Amino acid sequence: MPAANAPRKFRIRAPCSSANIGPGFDVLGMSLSLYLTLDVSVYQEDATQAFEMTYSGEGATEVPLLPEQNLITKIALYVLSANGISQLPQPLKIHVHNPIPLGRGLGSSGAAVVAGVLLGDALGNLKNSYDRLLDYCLMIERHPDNVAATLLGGFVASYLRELDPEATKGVPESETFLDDVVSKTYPQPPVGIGHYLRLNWSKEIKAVAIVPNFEVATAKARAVLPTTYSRQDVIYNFQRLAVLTTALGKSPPDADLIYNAVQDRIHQPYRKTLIPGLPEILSSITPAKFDGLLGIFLSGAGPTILALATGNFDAIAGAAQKVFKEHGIESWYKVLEVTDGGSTVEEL
Ligand SMILES: Nc1ncnc2c1ncn2[C@@H]1O[C@H](COP(=O)(O)OP(=O)(O)OP(=O)(O)O)[C@@H](O)[C@H]1O
Ligand SMILES: N[C@@H](CCO)C(=O)O
Repeated sequence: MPAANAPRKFRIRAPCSSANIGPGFDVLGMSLSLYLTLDVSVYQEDATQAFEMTYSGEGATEVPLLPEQNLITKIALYVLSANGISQLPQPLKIHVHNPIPLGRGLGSSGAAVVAGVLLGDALGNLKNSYDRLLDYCLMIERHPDNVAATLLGGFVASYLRELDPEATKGVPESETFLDDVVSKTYPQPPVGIGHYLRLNWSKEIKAVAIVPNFEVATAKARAVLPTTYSRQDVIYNFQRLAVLTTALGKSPPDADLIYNAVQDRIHQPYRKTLIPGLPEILSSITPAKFDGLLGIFLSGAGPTILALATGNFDAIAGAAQKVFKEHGIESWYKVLEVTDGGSTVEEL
């Protein structure tokens, strides 16, 4: 039995994610085995400081640690405010450990959003369902692919419900949503914004993430995309997307089917201007040259490259790293698993 004055301690874990998976722009996402972790202690009485946040890992030198500035605590404040609670409980200590590189296409912001929503829910003892938590996430990151995969886990297809203009009256755009969070009162998000389906994933398929050492902000990578597309290009992506959703759950995986199904004409061709070496990497690393390779594409908004493969991971990653190097870019890689589960809150 914990002592009467013992702090309440809990741990939040949120996996990183890769979105799009080739043709599924803003539709497909998968959670990967690299976890943002929050260790939270809520004290009953006296502590030296009312609020203390410490941080280790990726972003340690740049992420602000004040509650009204840090993305995770701002989101927790939003969730609490929407439920009639105006501040974080105090004294409160949070240690963040983040192995997810920022701005690289591995859903660092999606993991921070989900962790923040779970933090607000846990601190307010709100006990929202995961479906309802997704509504909160989608008020902040308004494309569902990363947050749905991170929250729910696995290989996930999702779409957003068209929002009733009445229900969103006075709700700011996502960029300004969290501005001045401490002094605002937020409405509850509309119910059932996000719809999703967890798709089968064949366990023998691993994800090799090749991460170059420069950032591409998602907002910038979205700004280079056209506002309209030709019928030909839309059909090209629809055809591949429909096949891909099932092909990645089949065992043994069919390399020829998957490699062709991850081709895309909606986002990658436009993002090559932001990612030196992208066209060479995508065209030169093929199943014909690398046994075990199933498909290769930009992870989320980039610049990380994701290769799906059943083996030969070092050779595949090495080939992509070589192209980056020819463009003067250093990189690292990691072989990741698609996780079964999503984000969790564990009372300690
Ligand atoms: N752990 C974190 N704590 C606080 N802020 C974070 C954290 N992780 C990400 N962020 C914020 O999110 C920004 C990165 O988000 P962005 O959407 O540009 O890239 P990404 O999520 O890593 O990539 P993608 O959306 O393509 O998968 C960071 O610059 C930072 O402002
Ligand atoms: N679908 C999003 C994922 C990145 O957050 C994009 O490609 O812009």
